[in-house]
Amino acid sequence: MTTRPRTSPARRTTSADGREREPGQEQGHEQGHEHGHGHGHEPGHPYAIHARALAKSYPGGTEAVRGVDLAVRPGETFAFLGPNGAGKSTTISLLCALARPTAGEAHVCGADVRTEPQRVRRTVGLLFQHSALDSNLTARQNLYVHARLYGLSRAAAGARGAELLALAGLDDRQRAPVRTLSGGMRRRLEIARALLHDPRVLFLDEPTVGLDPHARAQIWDHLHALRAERRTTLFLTTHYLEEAEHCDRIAIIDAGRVVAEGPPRELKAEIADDRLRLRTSDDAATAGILRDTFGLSPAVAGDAAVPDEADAGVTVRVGEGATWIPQLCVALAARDIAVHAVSTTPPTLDDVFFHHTGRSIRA
Ligand SMILES: Nc1ncnc2c1ncn2[C@@H]1O[C@H](COP(=O)(O)OP(=O)(O)OP(=O)(O)O)[C@@H](O)[C@H]1O
Repeated sequence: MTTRPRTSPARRTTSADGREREPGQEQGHEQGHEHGHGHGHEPGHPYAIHARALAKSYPGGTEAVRGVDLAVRPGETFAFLGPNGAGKSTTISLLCALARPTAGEAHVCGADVRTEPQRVRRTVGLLFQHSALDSNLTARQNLYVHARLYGLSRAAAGARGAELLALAGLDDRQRAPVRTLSGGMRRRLEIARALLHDPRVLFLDEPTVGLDPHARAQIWDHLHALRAERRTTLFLTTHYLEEAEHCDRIAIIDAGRVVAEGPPRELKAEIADDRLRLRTSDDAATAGILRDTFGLSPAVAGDAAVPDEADAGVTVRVGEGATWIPQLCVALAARDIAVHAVSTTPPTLDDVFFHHTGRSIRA
């Protein structure tokens, strides 16, 4: 085993012709299921989001999205995980019909993003990376104004606003000017705003960016409640690996391509790479033995290429890490190297990213 990325494809990768097995097909999610607040999907459109070979090049030649396939079922929480500039926001813009694809196709609840942009926009709610609230209006006024812009009557706008403020846990702050709300409260209000027209699919571009851990946890409670109570399909982007763990399925995107797609647990199980870390009396000599005797590719503390791995000691990625410990200890003892500590850690989503791209998502 080595630390080099394997050449085996992701279980459901984006293929060049976009004609492989549907991602998520094996999930056994219900199709066309009526639920809660009338979020049923039209028969014949089993996917909330469906994209084939979707691509977007910007003027100047940046190929931001390079042939992405997606199949998201109604009611799923789906995350797009990837480093800065991977193409996450651009994909959201394409799926919300805010930007035009240069190739490929996409449908949201059956509406074609190229030929039915208005229908797509009525179907989706969007939480932008940057706030779109009026900070001088109260929480309630923000919702009311936008509900009126969506064409709701005064009575309906008031009632809808009250319902969504309650859902966001903001009833007691409804008369507070937005500028006095915390970052997390504002984000929940923005989510409420994005839900005013009762969208079936909610896109969230970095919903927790810039928030402290407590506020991030509250946003996730709120999103889980949305999923449970309204069965809203949630499609979100994030850089936070631990947040992707909350999702039913994730796609890892790198340089405009999906490199891995599936439920987080399965993606991690698939790569079967544990991190085995040793702290010894001579880490440099240990790394040499791991390399020369066992054919492993160790990272040593201070190794800039793999910053995550090198906090302390020597780290290697191996299948079934625990089974390596006895033979490594014997080999090191034979060279008079004392082993102070050994630990093994199961794969993370960053390891999944590393496995498919050869680098850390954080690098
Ligand atoms: N309007 C634009 N014009 C030209 N290039 C753009 C435009 N928007 C994005 N890009 C480029 O397209 C690529 C993908 O950008 P995008 O914003 O989709 O990535 P991202 O994964 O959302 O990144 P981040 O996590 O930083 O938000 C980047 O190289 C970016 O510089």
